[in-house]
Amino acid sequence: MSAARHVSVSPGAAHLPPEVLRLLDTWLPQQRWYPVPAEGVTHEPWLTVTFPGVADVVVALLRLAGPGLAAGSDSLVIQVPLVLTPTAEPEADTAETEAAGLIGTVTTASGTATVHDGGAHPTAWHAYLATALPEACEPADCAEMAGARRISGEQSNTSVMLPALSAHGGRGGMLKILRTVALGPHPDVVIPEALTRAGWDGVPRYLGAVPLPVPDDLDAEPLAHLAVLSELVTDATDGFELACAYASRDEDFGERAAELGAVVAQLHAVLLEALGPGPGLEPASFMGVLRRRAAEAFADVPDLAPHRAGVAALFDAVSDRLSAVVERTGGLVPLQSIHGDLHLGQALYSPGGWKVLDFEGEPQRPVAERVAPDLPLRDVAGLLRSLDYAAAVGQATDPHWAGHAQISFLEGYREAHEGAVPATSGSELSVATAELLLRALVLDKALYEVVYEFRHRPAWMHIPLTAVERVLAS
Ligand SMILES: Nc1ncnc2c1ncn2[C@@H]1O[C@H](COP(=O)(O)OP(=O)(O)O)[C@@H](O)[C@H]1O
Ligand SMILES: O=P(O)(O)O[C@H]1O[C@H](CO)[C@@H](O[C@H]2O[C@H](CO)[C@@H](O)[C@H](O)[C@H]2O)[C@H](O)[C@H]1O
Repeated sequence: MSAARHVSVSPGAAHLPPEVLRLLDTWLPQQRWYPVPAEGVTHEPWLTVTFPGVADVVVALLRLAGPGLAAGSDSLVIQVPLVLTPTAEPEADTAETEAAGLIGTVTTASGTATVHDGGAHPTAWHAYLATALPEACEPADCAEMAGARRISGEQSNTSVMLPALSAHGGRGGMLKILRTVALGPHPDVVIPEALTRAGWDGVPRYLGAVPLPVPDDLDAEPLAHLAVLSELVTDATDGFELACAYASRDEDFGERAAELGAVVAQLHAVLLEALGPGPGLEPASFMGVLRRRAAEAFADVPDLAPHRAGVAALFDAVSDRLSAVVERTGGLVPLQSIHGDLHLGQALYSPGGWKVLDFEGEPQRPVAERVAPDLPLRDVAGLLRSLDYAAAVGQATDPHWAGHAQISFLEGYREAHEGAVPATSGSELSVATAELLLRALVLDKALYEVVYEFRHRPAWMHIPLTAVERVLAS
């Protein structure tokens, strides 16, 4: 691993003419990674980043402002890397130029320039790579960049596969440009780095990151992280695609699910060891967060209205149980660092077994909430939900496909967990309490998913909505 080279940071829209910002106002809301519904949202330049020795790459960090969005230091910030190339002729807007990331052409007092999305442009990829891993490649056309390509799909960020990256004995790399910039050290950097340092091979090896330094104080903890670089997992299958393929054939996913359960248990054990335990769970604040998330979901999605009373009743039952447990054990329901947004799409099945990815947490949650120590059961709930999605999307005709995979996953987790985490006197939850908590966390996740689908994939909203009904009926 190497020390990162520093980027330069300027306030506001330095290096970015107003014409470019106007172009972004229409282009940004059309991007899959744009984090909020666009209506009434404005983009206010916060900082501009440039890379040493790279003239044409400018990264705009834009604060989103508008109805319903937090303001000031809590506001959402998005990262928009741009490649500005002086040109004599405006470039034609065709499918080909769009695939190459052309956003448009602007003419300013200093001339005409094409504006490309840096997330789709090798010049910008190289700037990030050379910052995260200074010794990896110097010239922009270095061999390490051969075959570089952006991966497609439903991503919250922009990931670029670097199949030829061989630094640190690696067999390729994956550069992830973080689209929503979270203030503070980013969990997708801190956690894989800690797990890699601990020697755990259940994550792609961490190789480096691009920090956003505090202007004028390069020794201070970074303001944020802009990108992270990890080793490429080769011959891997996306866990969700794998599970959907099994579901479409009604093929038993039990063995794969149990293996994944064991890996998640190891993940929790290594995280506990590497980052230490958090404070004990405090029922009032824990339930307060669950209730606030539910209230936000009800406010966002009208279809949830019939479930308001059922959700409140379940959360009341959990609250009473937790208070009783905490009173009895003196507050020993342990919290720790967890993944936070675990689903099958965050797991790759490779010849070396399951690898867990993407420690960013739920991208729609405030960062402080995402990095706070939490219950490992939250990750378990995430995967149970995901197996339910796989059954629905893969159109399993066997009505027990999801249930069977979920039980196998839980068994794999329980068996490995018992071996991996030493039982601390008084810290273990009774089976009944764990089950009730898990139900509440599955409900919390399903409510989050209803909002996610409402915003991004309305045709899939029935999947989590049915889950909400099922949890409340059980
Ligand atoms: N180190 C890696 N090796 C191979 N594939 C990876 C690696 N990291 C990510 N991927 C692939 O890229 C996809 C997106 O990565 P992820 O970190 O989940 O980004 P996002 O936060 O944008 O969803 C993953 O689903 C996986 O298919
Ligand atoms: O991977 P991201 O960090 O971008 O996570 C977001 O998008 C996910 C979908 O891509 C979403 O996951 C939901 O859909 C999955 C199937 O596509 C399913 O396996 C998950 O269980 C379900 O939650 C995730 O919630 C969201 O945060």
